[in-house]
Amino acid sequence: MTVAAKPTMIEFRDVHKYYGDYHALRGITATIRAGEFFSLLGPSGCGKTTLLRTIAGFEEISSGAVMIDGRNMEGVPANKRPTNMVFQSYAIFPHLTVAENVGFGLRRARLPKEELTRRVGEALEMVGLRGLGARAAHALSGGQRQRVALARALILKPKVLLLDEPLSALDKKMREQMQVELIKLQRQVGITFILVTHDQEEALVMSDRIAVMFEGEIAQLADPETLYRRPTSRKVADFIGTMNFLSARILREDAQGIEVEAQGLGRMLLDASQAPGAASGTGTTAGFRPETATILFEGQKAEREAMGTIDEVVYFGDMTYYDVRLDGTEAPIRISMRNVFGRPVLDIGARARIAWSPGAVVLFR
Ligand SMILES: Nc1ncnc2c1ncn2[C@@H]1O[C@H](COP(=O)(O)OP(=O)(O)OP(=O)(O)O)[C@@H](O)[C@H]1O
Repeated sequence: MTVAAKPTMIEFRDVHKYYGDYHALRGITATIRAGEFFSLLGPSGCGKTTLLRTIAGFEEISSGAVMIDGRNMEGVPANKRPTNMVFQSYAIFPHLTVAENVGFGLRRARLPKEELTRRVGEALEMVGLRGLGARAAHALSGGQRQRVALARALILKPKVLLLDEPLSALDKKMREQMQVELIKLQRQVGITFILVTHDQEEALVMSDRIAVMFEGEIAQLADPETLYRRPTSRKVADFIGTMNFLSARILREDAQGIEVEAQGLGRMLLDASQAPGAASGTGTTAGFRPETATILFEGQKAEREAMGTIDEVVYFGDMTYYDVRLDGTEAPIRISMRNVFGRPVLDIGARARIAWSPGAVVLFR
């Protein structure tokens, strides 16, 4: 079943949260589907952790409703909710063994010893820690500890697993490895995962859908590709990756599309899907991602070309970023190029011919 066809697991109905005078959640309305890997993404202080905690029952809301699996959670304490949380600082008990840590949440269930052993074994297997049950928890690496915390949450078979920046304490390599493992694990167990992160790359890699939050509101909720290709505002476009912005003017708008003139690029015809945001404020801006344009080398030709001067060159090994000041514009735009062996190197100050594509342009108005 595709995620779109799945039933609703979480529903926020106009959720507001005040801390004293501070309005931390400003009317959140959204649904999260069963079995979905969903991320709350946004800068520090935008309210993503607060929203996650309203699902867990650690935070009372000021107005609105949080529904889980069709039930209004008002007055339902955290320990009676079908959710479990994995924290940023993986709170495992260093003086217990791995198996004791994992079985900790089941201690109240008073299961027969064999069943407990079996369930702990299953949970350890799931997170790739088979055979490590007898190990002292303090003797584990950061990555292994995070797995213990996951196993401890999964053993309770929650309907929803809440993950608050679970990978932020790990180094880059380990984090990337755990990202892939978490995706696999989520597919395997089929539980709804809700991840809080401020790392846009992490959200793009892991999620079925992402809610981008700013200042207590959801700015856009969409799948990763839509967020990246069709951001509805400059703010979202800028938060998810890099986007070049050029001031633009709408010349004509009708059934054929939107005819736009952008500084440095010239005229183009866009279709309505390329202006996904609502009209707001004054002025219009055309945006495109650095990888959707290229620098043309001698002999190369393109349907759409623009001229500029190289302002800066930043070498990244597999890629080089060229900052190019297009003729007739003030601020440079960025173009990223894969470094293919044998390609000539362009220096600062050199004139450059740019190929760009109207299909990659997004309009913000
Ligand atoms: N208990 C509290 N009392 C008062 N203000 C709070 C409380 N908890 C959070 N806030 C404020 O509410 C806002 C949202 O906090 P929240 O922790 O949800 O942000 P966040 O997006 O998760 O940020 P971070 O990534 O830094 O954790 C912040 O401005 C924060 O200072």
